[in-house]
Amino acid sequence: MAATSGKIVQNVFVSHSFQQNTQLFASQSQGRRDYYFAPYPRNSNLPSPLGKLAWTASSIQLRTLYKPQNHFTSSSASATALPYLDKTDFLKLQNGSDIRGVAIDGVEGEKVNLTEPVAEAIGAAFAAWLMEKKKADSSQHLRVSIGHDTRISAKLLQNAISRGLAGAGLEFVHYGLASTPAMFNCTLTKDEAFLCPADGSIMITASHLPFNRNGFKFFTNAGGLGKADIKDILERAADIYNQFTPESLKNSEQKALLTFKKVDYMIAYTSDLVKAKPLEGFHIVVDAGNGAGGFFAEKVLKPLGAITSGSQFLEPDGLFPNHIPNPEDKTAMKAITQAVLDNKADLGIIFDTDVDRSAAVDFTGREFNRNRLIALMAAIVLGEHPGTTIVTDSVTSDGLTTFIEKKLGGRHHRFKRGYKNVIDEAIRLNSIGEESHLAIETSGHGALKENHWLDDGAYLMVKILNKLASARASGNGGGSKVLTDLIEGLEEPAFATELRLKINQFHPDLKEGSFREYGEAVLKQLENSIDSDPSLHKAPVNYEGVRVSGYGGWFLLRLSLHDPVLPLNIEAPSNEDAVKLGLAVLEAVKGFGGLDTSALKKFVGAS
Ligand SMILES: O=P(O)(O)OC[C@H]1O[C@H](O)[C@H](O)[C@@H](O)[C@@H]1O
Repeated sequence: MAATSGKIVQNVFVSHSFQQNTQLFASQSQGRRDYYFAPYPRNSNLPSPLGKLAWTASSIQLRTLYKPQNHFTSSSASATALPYLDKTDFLKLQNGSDIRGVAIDGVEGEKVNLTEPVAEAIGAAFAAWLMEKKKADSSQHLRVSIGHDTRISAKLLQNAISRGLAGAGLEFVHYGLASTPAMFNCTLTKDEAFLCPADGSIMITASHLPFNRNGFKFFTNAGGLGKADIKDILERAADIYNQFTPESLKNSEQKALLTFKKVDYMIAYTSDLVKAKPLEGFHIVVDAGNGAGGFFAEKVLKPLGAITSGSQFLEPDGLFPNHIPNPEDKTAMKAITQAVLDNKADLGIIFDTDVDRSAAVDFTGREFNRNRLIALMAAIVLGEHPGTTIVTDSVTSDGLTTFIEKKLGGRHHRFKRGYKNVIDEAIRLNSIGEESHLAIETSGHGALKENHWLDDGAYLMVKILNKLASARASGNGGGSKVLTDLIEGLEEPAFATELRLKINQFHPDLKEGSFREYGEAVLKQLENSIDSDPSLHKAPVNYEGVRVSGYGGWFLLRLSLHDPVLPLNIEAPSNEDAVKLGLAVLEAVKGFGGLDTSALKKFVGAS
């Protein structure tokens, strides 16, 4: 085998033993990677091969991968004769609306069928097809752009297809490494600086297929070509291929050299991307409660295109003159709800002071906080990760469990209160093989696995906004009704309350003990009394405090994470049922003089 005519540049970063006497080199120079063969033994300056003998060579492949001396030199131009290929051989390259074939030898049983001459014929066939479509003649020099993915056969196929286009009288522009959507986009971009719009474009890719395959996708400003067009192109290519002569190949090679142009279109494409406004037309009001969340309106929503007028309390003010920034606070939720209704906004967003908690309000003024926020996030996350476990805090409702498990097909793991607790639990579950993607509290704290378990109220809202934008993009209406619909079927109790029963740390009953020990004793007593009440049932699985169901509802009495307080959550189908549950608790704890039960007494007496 003759030595490669390509220069072995420095910085060789990988090499594979190729055949007994040859080696495939990958080299990098000024941001470009090139692949080519060199005779073995290798140049002593080069590092040892990293791979073991991996591929076997065929003559076609050697020709195909040879780095030609000249940019457009056709390896086949000098070949004596091309093998005859009929229409069927070409049609075998059709894969729906793409062309796909084997471009590199080396995988057993997969013979190269996407050779340079075949690619050149396809280029010429696309040119003929395009001229017919655009009703153009060769004097109009239609322009075709060519991009490719990272496959090692990309450059040679690119050059071959360019020769085909040039031979047919078309102009072509190389984009180099590009993405498929960018290749469609360039047929729409109006910018001569980027030689746009292209009349047609070609993406050289075989998508996710193995390294040895490659192929072509074609676009015009009407979109990607369909199956019938691809068949047409391949049939034309077969005819063109069989009419190739050494002269015709030489001719297209020379034309290619003359018309060669190159632009970095990805610059134009990416600047278009950042101009995309996924929230354009959505009216979203933010209530930062004078905490740190004001940035969300200015720095997140506006650049994404949303209208944010009517947003309130964005200016930091540590005295919180308007309301406490807290999505669990009734006054705060009322304020954002009112802002949504007054402004006829699509959505309201509220943050706590340091933006690690959040809640939303739909266009009708319905709050997405507490269980509803969890249900909404669970619906979004389970849509992306079917069957995943949702870890929540302990005060979540029974209706939420039913919703997550029966409607969404996930698992609800009701754990302890405390955002750190739920996050750590989700991480633990993943570590023992139970997949969990969301850890979230009724407080509005929430963390996603995809976001490195960062406890981030703003990220939760971004997930919700994504849902809004993608629903509109896929034609499922605008506005926040799509969110409301996501939690349809969530059963909500008619009555829900949280009472916080204080432990008087200076009460003689506590003696020398801590308020925690005292609280534990209260809980123990409650547990014992439940056992003797046939209308009450302890939750079979419970990680915190005493959770009991009865009278169609439930209650949970537990120790606060921080304070000398026993928070009591009650949910029931009616006030009366809630009072019955409250009375059961009151009865059980009445002997504890150090526990301030006035809130509970008021609740059961006043109701
Ligand atoms: O136990 P509690 O007093 O009800 O407080 C519980 C709450 O404390 C803090 O606010 C944490 O940030 C929350 O994650 C937690 O839910």
